Formats: sequence, C-alpha cells, structure tokens
Amino acid sequence: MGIIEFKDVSFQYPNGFSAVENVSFEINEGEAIAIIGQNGAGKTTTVKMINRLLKPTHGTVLIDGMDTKDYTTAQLSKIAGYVFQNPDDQIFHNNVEDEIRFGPKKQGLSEEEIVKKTEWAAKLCGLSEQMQENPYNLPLSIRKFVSIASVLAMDDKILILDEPTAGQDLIGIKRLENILTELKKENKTVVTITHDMEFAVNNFKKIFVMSHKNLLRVGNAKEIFSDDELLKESMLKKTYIGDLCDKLNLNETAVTIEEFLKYFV
Ligand SMILES: Nc1ncnc2c1ncn2[C@@H]1O[C@H](COP(=O)(O)OP(=O)(O)OP(=O)(O)O)[C@@H](O)[C@H]1O
Repeated sequence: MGIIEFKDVSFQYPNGFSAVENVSFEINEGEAIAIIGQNGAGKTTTVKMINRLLKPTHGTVLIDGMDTKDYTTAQLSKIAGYVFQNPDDQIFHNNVEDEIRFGPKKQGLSEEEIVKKTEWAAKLCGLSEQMQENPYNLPLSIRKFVSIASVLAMDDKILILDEPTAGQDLIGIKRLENILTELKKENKTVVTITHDMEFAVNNFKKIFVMSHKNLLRVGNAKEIFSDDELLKESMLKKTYIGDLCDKLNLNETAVTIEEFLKYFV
C-alpha cells in the first residue's frame, strides 16, 4: 500500500470548472516525485487534495492508510505538510523564528524539541542568520525558504512543494537540492510540482506528467524526456541536453550531461 493513494479522483471548482478528472496513482513511502505539466494541467489542484486543502468531488484519497474524507486538513497536515506556491499565502508571523516555530509548537512538542526542529529547518533553508527578520522585509525567493522551513520543522512524513524553484537563483536551487537529499536520508516522501525540467531530471527518479486534467504518464527522466510524442501531447519542452542531442542528430536522447558525454568516449 502506498503512503499516498489516489483512486479515480476528480475535482470540480465551485464555479463548475472541472480541473482534475479520474486520476489514480500510488506513491510509496520514501519516494520523491516531480509533477510536471503545462499551466492549467491540474497539478496544484491534485496536490491540494493530498491533505484536503481541496476536497475531491469524486473518488478516494488515502494518506498513510487514512481515508482523507474522515479527517480535517489540520489533522492531515500532521502527516502531509504543504508548501504553497506563493509564500505570502502561508506566512503570518512577523519574524522568521516565530514562523518556523509555529508548527512544532502547535504539535505540542517540548521547548527543547521545538528549538531543535526550528534550528534544523532554519539551517537547511539558509535562514539561521535571519531569524529575527520580518519575513516581509526579505526577498520573495528567501520568503519561499521561510515557508519551506516552517513546514520542514513539522517533520511530517510527506512534504508537498508547489513550484519551489520559481524565482530561485543557482544558490536557491542548490539549497533545494540539498533539502531533497536530507529528506531522502530520512525516508520522507516528497511531491514537488516544478516547471524546471532540469530540476526534475536531476533530482527525481520518478516523474508524473499531467496534461489536460489527467495523469498522462509516470516514468523516469529518460522515459519521459526521450518520448517526443509525449512531450508534444503534454506541451512540455525538452531539456537542454535533449535539444542538443536533436541538433546533433543523435539517435538517442540523453537526459544528463554524464549520459551525453558517453556518446563521445
Ligand atoms: N478557484 C478556482 N476556480 C475555478 N477554476 C480554477 C480555480 N483555481 C484553478 N482553476 C482552474 O483549474 C485549472 C487547473 O489549475 P491548477 O492550478 O491545478 O493547474 P496547474 O497545473 O497547477 O497550473 P500552473 O502550472 O499554472 O500552476 C486551471 O484551468 C485553472 O484556471
């Protein structure tokens, strides 16, 4: 049994717009999944159903064996932490430390545990020197890390990240990669929406492709990015390495630099 299971799940917004239709999948504990797909494919709507930020209009969502319809978002958030696409939808304290402490404090942990988890999350997110800052005095890219740290500090089994790479520079991307590595070591389950194909290829063994309200394909980077038909149908761009392979008329598409270089040795 997966730690996240979607069984024939659909969602319609209150205005009647159908954003997700009959999606089924299973994610195992400890897996890291990237969800890619064009704007409006239904990615955010799908992940918001994991902890019932949105309630499915059809089908069943199970997390850690619990049918989410029997629980509130607050209860489910103890298992699945959600980092919003826009940190400003999430941050409500006027200093970074209080923002990060909020989750573990709400979980009723001892002061010692709260401090430990807060410092760990702040360090991973590069915020140790900015604990007394008002998050709204920090740039958006750093505020994003404040929102990530505040969810990391809750130490949930599942972490959902909506577009963590948006607006990040190289240091931010490296920091995210380091966070993913740490979470892997702790056997956490991570679901990340991204428009950054290189980030998906370099950090995720399993990729979900969403298109037109559906989960179109699940595969590894090689399977996804060497399938021209799939990329066309889902309106996804190739990786830079994939483009280069095409330009060089190579028969095969490499997805990493290492793989690409093998063609020349
Ligand atoms: N509150 C809402 N009411 C009605 N329609 C909505 C609402 N929120 C989103 N939608 C529509 O649902 C569809 C799916 O949106 P969703 O945000 O899940 O897509 P996405 O794949 O995450 O896109 P993006 O990459 O742009 O974030 C879109 O067409 C969007 O316009």
